[in-house]
Amino acid sequence: MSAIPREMSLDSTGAMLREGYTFISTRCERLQSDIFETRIMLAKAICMMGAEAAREFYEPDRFTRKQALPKSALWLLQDQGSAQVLGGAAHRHRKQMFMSLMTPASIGHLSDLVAEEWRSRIARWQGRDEIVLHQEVEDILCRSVCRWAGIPLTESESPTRTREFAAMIDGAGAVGPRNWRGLLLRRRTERWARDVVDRLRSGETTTSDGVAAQVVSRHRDLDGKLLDIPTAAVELINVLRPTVAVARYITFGALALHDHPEWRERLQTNDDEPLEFFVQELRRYYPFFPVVAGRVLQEFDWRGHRFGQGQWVILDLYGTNHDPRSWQEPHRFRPERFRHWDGSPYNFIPQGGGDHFADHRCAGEWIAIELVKTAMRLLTREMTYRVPAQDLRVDLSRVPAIPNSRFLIDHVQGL
Ligand code: HEM
Repeated sequence: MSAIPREMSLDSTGAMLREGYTFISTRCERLQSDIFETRIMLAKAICMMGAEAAREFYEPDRFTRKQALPKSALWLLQDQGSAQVLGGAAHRHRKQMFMSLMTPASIGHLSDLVAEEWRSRIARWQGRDEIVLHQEVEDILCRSVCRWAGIPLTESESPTRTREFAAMIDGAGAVGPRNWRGLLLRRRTERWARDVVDRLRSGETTTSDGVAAQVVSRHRDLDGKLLDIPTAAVELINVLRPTVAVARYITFGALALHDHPEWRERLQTNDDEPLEFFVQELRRYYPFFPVVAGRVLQEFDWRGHRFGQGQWVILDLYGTNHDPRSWQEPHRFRPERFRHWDGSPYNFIPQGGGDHFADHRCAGEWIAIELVKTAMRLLTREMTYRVPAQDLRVDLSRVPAIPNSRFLIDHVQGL
């Protein structure tokens, strides 16, 4: 067995926080290796990147996500008790619950609700001086996904729920006040979601068949028992919160349209092929989830290195999506590259890799793709707007990243 190249510093936590999305890939380049060992929060960690590393990482049942993330991040993301921290048959069974919501008809319905909500806002935006697109889109997605899930929000509770989901998303990659705010607001969402499940189970409220709130509150684990109420609430939040998070890709989409106006013209036609390429390139190019982490369940060897049981491994998603071995000129935004993409589940992994059903790959990837497409159609085909002077820089040390100004628009006109 050969030794894994080692990062020289005693502990890399500070560097990781300072460098954010590029922390792993810069070191891999410097060490001329897809893998290196370091210490993060004083614990030994193996960092990896690239399609081959992703293939190892997504070998079914090789890793667990248990104790792989700092608790402060886990609580704001999938949380304890969720599908993500399950393994083997229990994971696949719970994952099926999420995947049953991902039929084309169901995703199409969510898209229609988003488009309807968005169109109703265009009229309101027309009369306003300046709109913060990112905040508006978060609110549109929050209202739409709650309606789709069978829990329509009243006018007065919708801003509260949006604020809570947004704080969880924004706080997940942070240390300190941004994270604490997310944790504080999450407590309120949890109380609300538990109440939703409780009322559905008691028959106090009803929904139509097959909607997310009903599916989650009626789901039984492999032992035949209903999920306990806190776990059902966590899983309901795991449908709603990440759908609101799609706003980040939509905001990056608006930025890409601004920076590459030739693509606005291409997307204005009714041909959906350029739209497909544009949305995939958005998810490849812009930073969102930097990494995923796991702990080795069963010892294995890769490239002459031994991975012992319990070993902490961090896979670089952003770096893999920008790996020059898979992507020519990876730091250029070139949607047409997707015409020749080989479709590998390991070289393009903005929402994780492997198989949606058998592995931990994101359950909501098809929702994300469809909603970003819907939003790009709306931005290019159903409205015009001006992009005033603002700070559009994207700081790669801030996780999750977002244009500094959150993308301001004005002079909105419906078409
Ligand atoms: C906004 C865009 C999104 C991004 C960037 C994203 C990213 C991710 C990532 C990186 C993972 C972890 C993969 C792993 O552990 O290997 C994940 C898991 C997951 N995501 Fe997403 N996600 C998004 C949207 C969604 C949506 C819309 C939903 C549901 C409606 C969703 C539900 C889930 C669930 C349930 C898991 C756990 C899957 C499992 O452990 O098997 N996500 N997501």
